[in-house]
Amino acid sequence: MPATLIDGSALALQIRGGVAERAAALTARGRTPGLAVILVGDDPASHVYVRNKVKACEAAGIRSVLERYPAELTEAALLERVAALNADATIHGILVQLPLPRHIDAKKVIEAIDASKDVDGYSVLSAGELMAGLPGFRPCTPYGCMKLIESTGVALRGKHAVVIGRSNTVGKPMGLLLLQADATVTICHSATADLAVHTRQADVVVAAVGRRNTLTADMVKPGAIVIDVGMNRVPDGEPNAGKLCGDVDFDGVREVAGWITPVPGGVGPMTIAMLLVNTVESAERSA
Ligand SMILES: Nc1nc2c(c(=O)[nH]1)N[C@@H](CN(C=O)c1ccc(C(=O)N[C@@H](CCC(=O)O)C(=O)O)cc1)CN2
Ligand SMILES: [Mg+2]
Repeated sequence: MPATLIDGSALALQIRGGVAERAAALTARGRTPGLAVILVGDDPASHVYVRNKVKACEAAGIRSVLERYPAELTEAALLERVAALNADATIHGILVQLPLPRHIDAKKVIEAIDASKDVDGYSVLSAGELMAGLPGFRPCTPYGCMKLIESTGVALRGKHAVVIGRSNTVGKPMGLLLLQADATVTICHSATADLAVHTRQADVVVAAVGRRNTLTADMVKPGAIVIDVGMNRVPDGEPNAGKLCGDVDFDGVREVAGWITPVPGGVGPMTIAMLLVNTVESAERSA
């Protein structure tokens, strides 16, 4: 029997509905949640993501303030804007869309965001809070992956989870969130000697490497939960050239796995939903 599809678009809508209720309650008390979105440069994909974030805020009753700057914006000017937004009591979340132009030190900018407004969960302090199991903002993509796994109804306690990829924004926080849920966690990466040895033992696989067909059917334990974080394009000269695809060979793996997320319509929409969750949470904390 092919795997059950985990519908990230549907789950994201449901979560956004919950956010709308919480935002309405705050608005009724004169505390409308506010999110500042900073976009520097003209990366076309970033423009799409930012537009989708702004639209999602509107639909949930979160006030969004979009600040768009040319690619030539200086690092000093951007840091000044962040400082101003830190001081603005009507703003509960500050998001700087990544990637930033190369002349700007993204780490410096992220660290300049007040920790109480770091709704992307990218700062060193947020990472430390996650590691220590303290309340704080969880990075939106791994947080969304946890919700997708939870939606299967499978309890993570005692399960073996394999994360492929060790980025600071997805792989590492994903490992920590799975650990917090009492899974036994293996993090694999580009220097892992034999990836399949690990993934074949996994009850849960989260693929976050940015390379298509990283996980194929022969690498998956029957019945496993497979979460695909990848966003790649099928190269020219192949069937479906230009089409968006993940890190998982979807057609093959779906014949073996128990549950699987599609690309698009899996993790992506959840990233935006969890950003709204973090923003409303931030507004509730400050109320
Ligand atoms: N400051 C941030 N920058 C970036 C983040 C982030 O969380 N914070 N993540 C990514 C981009 N991203 C959100 O910003 C994002 C990427 C993709 C999607 C999404 O919904 N994808 C769709 C497919 C879209 C398509 O067709 O191209 C899907 O998977 O269904 C949402 C958010 C990097 N930068
Ligand atoms: Mg993300």
